[in-house]
Amino acid sequence: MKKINIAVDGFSSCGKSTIAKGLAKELGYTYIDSGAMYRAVALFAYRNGWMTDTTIDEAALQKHISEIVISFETAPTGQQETYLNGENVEREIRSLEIGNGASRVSTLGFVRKELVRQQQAMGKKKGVVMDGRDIGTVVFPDAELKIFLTASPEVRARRRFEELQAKGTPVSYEETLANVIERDERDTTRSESPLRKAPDAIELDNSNVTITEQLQWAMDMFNKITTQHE
Ligand SMILES: Nc1ncnc2c1ncn2[C@@H]1O[C@H](COP(=O)(O)OP(=O)(O)O)[C@@H](O)[C@H]1O
Ligand SMILES: Nc1ccn([C@@H]2O[C@H](COP(=O)(O)OP(=O)(O)O)[C@@H](O)[C@H]2O)c(=O)n1
Repeated sequence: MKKINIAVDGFSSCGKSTIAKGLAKELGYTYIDSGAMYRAVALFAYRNGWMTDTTIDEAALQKHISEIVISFETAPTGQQETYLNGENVEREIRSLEIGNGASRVSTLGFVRKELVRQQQAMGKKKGVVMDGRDIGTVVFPDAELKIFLTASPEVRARRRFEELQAKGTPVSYEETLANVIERDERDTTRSESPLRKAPDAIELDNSNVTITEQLQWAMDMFNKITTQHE
């Protein structure tokens, strides 16, 4: 069957990567975590001293943006891991600090331009499931299937908090909720590619939907769309 591209967008911590990875596994497609790419840029900027919790040296980051090479590799556990210039940074990029840094660097036009260029190249041959904020609107506006996920901020913060706790990261639920709310606000109000539901995206509020049910729902949507395209 002819492969398609699938865009999964939505708010922070609502299950985008869970549904995207599930679809990729079922379909034999490639999963790409575009958020990990923004997180890697933030880590790069922090490490080089071009970013603090309150400032960004935009000129320095812009000058060095082409030195950032981001790739993904599958670990023996089957987990996909993010590499920054050849170094496995998967664990480091998942902190709340780097999540917030990602949301801050993602407001910069030159950062988005470079990452969107790389993401579009990854989707050229189709067969890609990519999750993020602007996949259905900017990266793959022609994606045959677009999913937009939502859930209440409290539900999302609880999920992320439990995930970080399981990894042994010392955070509180309140900090996690504040991080989710701050990023939602910045991601939806920035001038460069703000988080929006594409007009042709199918929305799912998964506040009361299990992981198994949401994957089944997504597979049903995939089957419906691909039958229409045949
Ligand atoms: N429908 C769901 N119900 C409960 N927990 C979920 C659901 N979908 C995802 N999760 C969990 O929520 C957390 C965040 O999911 P993730 O896919 O990483 O979100 P995102 O990619 O949107 O940030 C993970 O721990 C994941 O297992
Ligand atoms: N396509 C994308 C993906 C992420 N991002 C930014 O990167 C940040 C981190 O994205 P993420 O997908 O890893 O975040 P979570 O939803 O996993 O918490 C977001 O808060 C966005 O600001 C973006 O602007 N565009």
